[in-house]
Amino acid sequence: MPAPLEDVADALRRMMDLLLRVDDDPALGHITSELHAVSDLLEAEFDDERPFDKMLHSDAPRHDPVSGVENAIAPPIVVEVDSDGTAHAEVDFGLPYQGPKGLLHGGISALFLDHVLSLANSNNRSGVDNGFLVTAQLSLRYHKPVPLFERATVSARQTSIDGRKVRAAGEISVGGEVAVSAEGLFIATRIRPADVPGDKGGA
Ligand SMILES: CCCCCCCCCC(=O)SCCNC(=O)CCNC(=O)[C@H](O)C(C)(C)COP(=O)(O)OP(=O)(O)OC[C@H]1O[C@@H](n2cnc3c(N)ncnc32)[C@H](O)[C@@H]1OP(=O)(O)O
Repeated sequence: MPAPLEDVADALRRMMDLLLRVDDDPALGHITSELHAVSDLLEAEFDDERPFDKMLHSDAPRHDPVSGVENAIAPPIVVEVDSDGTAHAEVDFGLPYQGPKGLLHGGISALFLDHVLSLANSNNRSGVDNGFLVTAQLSLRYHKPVPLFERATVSARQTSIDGRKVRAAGEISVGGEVAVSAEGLFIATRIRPADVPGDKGGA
């Protein structure tokens, strides 16, 4: 059963999508007031948490903009990792991710590939120094546009480990054809998960 915060994020996702479908209209003034009233309530009742701490210390990240179930910006995707280490997720991109008319924004492709490449590496890090893996280089090739409202698959696999340097490659495919391909270099930082008070590890 979804947690209340997941439900709220889901409601917000629905609203963001609807707002991209309406025309500019003075009647929207009343919606603005209602939204501010909800935000005022949230600010008054729940604004005392330190959000960075919450993100760092959760067992499973729930706030990132790709798979974060509590982040309305995220669709969110569910990334599965196979026994061979391939990470993959399926997603139907909607209007909030539009770039050219009816097509996925290229920067959003980069965001999703960065995330899934990163997870392919995080789940295969034996032999890698025990620091956070961060993206040092991400190279993309846009072969075909990614249409909105069609099932896209984002997949990635680790390609090499060389000390602190870990590489991965992946792609976004639609209808079995590669639309965007990516290669990434990730580097284990000198900051180790154990150096972050209370942290349980992670990417
Ligand atoms: C589910 C929840 C979350 C899931 C994960 C989502 C995360 C998605 C991934 C991200 O978005 S991470 C955030 C974006 N990335 C960053 O903010 C990284 C910013 N850059 C850095 O912090 C540093 O530049 C970096 C740690 C990458 C490297 O700094 P260092 O001082 O540790 O590197 P150093 O100079 O010691 O170099 C180590 C090796 O890497 C090489 N290197 C460093 N930076 C490089 C680079 N940018 N390109 C190519 N090679 C690089 C360097 O040449 C050297 O090679 P050798 O060992 O062969 O000599």
